[in-house]
Amino acid sequence: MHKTIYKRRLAVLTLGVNIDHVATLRQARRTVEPDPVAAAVLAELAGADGITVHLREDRRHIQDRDVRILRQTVRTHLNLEMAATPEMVAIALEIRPDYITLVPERREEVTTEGGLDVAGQRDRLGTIVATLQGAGIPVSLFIDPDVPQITAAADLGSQFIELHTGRYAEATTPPAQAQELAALAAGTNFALAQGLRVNAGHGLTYWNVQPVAALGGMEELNIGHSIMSRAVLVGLERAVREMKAAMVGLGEPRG
Ligand SMILES: CC(=O)[C@@H](O)[C@H](O)COP(=O)(O)O
Ligand SMILES: NCC(=O)COP(=O)(O)O
Repeated sequence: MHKTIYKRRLAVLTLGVNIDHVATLRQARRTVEPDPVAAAVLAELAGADGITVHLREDRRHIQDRDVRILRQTVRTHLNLEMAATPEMVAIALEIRPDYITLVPERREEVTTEGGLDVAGQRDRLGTIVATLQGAGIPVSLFIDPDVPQITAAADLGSQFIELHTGRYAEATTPPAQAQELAALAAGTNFALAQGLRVNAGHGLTYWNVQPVAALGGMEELNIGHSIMSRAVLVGLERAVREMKAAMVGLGEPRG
């Protein structure tokens, strides 16, 4: 059953757990364990409000098989991150996740390096947004908190944006971090004024998440690498619970 969870505004900031790097460990041996499908079950039992997976063109971690099974087993909501390509649009239309997030992708990147350039490819992305939302699949655009990008996302009619928190996460001094946090706050407020719904993610950790979570106006934080890094040491259920606590400023994050 495809939940239409995104037809209602959520009052509480939710956590989307990105399970990509469970699959990274499995793909290290090209074997069958650990299974991201099992990880999603445990993450949801621990309080995850959604499951996020990035089906990369190079299939370096999440596989098509994972997404197909997750569509049947995820009980919260399934967010499929994907490049804006015909292959991925066809997969999204077939599998029908609860929503999709269009992200930039380069084969040689270690991880996502920046936000999608929506302003520079309005026609191409507009067609994809119309196709997917026309099929009943809400679209989120993964963009930097920049006014031209937010404006372009609103112009294309995307229901959501996901603000890229990488510049904030990579800031190395308190003034730089404060500046990037202010940009996220301004971007959120501007996006809401355009009628967009706002998520955020990338590079968020137990130590930097709370100021972002406290901004207000956002609906969901998508967090993966930091949760999986802790999970390999203390277990996934505890890692998810501790991230939920960290988002509301509870509990002492333990490295
Ligand atoms: C878009 C984003 O920031 C992440 O959700 C993305 O999944 C990063 O790619 P990897 O998971 O391959 O690091
Ligand atoms: N879109 C961000 C995401 O899903 C997880 O990013 P990260 O926490 O793995 O950096």
